[in-house]
Amino acid sequence: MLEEVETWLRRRSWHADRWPPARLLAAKRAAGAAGSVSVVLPALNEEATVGRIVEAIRRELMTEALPLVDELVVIDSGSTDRTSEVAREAGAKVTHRDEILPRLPVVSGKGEVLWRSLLATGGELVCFVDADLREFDTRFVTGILGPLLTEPSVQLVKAMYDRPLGEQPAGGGRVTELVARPLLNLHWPRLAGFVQPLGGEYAARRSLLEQLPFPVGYGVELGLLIDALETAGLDALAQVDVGVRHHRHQDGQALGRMAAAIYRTAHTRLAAGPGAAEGRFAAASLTQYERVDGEFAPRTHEVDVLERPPVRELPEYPAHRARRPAA
Ligand SMILES: O=c1ccn([C@@H]2O[C@H](COP(=O)(O)OP(=O)(O)O)[C@@H](O)[C@H]2O)c(=O)[nH]1
Ligand SMILES: O=C(O)[C@@H](COP(=O)(O)O)O[C@H]1O[C@H](CO)[C@@H](O)[C@H](O)[C@H]1O
Repeated sequence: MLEEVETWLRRRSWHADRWPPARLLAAKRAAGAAGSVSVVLPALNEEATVGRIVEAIRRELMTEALPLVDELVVIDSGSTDRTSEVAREAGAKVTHRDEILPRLPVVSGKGEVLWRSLLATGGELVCFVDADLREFDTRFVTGILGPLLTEPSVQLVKAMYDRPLGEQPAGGGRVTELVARPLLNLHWPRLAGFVQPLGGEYAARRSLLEQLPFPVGYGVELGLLIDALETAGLDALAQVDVGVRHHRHQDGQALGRMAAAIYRTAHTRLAAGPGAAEGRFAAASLTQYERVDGEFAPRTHEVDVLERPPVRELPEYPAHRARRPAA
């Protein structure tokens, strides 16, 4: 792991408990307009879960005692179920993707609706929260807002959490572990400190988000993270431990399509970004994370890079072939 990342983990990796409601409220008031908060839930057929998430945010973070969130918007991503009705009944403002920037025909994808959400919200701080979360805790929102309200130099904050898979206590984040983490460690080792680089709960300053391209599909999280690094620098990024994330899991075929979108997003940045000339193959180690005594502990493994040459290039090979004529 780069020394810069070790330093970053000490400086920019926190726990949500650092920001109790009273501290957040005081910071929001001191920030004035710069502390205005929009929470966005991208939702495609999430009628089963979107209502409880909306109710929890309204009940705990949009009250007279704690008016932390100024607007809560569900962006309907072309649902065919009752997502919009359920979200509206729970108290969210609901905007259909077709209503936003109608001159530009919509395409399907999560990134498409996150991008359009910037034209349907007004907060200077924008929080993205998936709408398929189960056992949602509003700490997911307070945790990612904390650094943005109290650390002026921070511009984007990712939630980090344990990721159970169904009844298993771990194993979730399959595309993270099999695709995104290796890609980032090998090509963008400065981002190796992120425990959940693909996590769907993150917040950022609008002033940063409005400068960044949004991959229209599932490449959006990887693209935004890489581009935020290039645009704002590592010290402007942070992560906050918010506990455990339970969500609906897609099947392997769906995750294969997700992985392809993520790889393609990385590839376009490999080809174009700084360091493209030397192929950006900058590192040969992989850092993974496990909970130890309640904290995420990094575990770095060397990635073998040695390749043996074609055997016909070996001086011993002709003699070998002479001894062993083809059968
Ligand atoms: O075309 C899409 C795909 C996904 N989503 C939403 O984006 C979030 C994350 O998507 P998903 O749960 O499919 O991803 P996973 O968590 O399984 O990786 C969820 O709220 C989805 O409803 C969306 O709005 N439009
Ligand atoms: O992290 C991952 O590997 C994937 C799949 O998670 P699971 O293996 O179903 O727990 O989930 C994330 O990836 C998507 C692409 O970035 C995000 O859009 C989702 O919000 C996030 O849940």
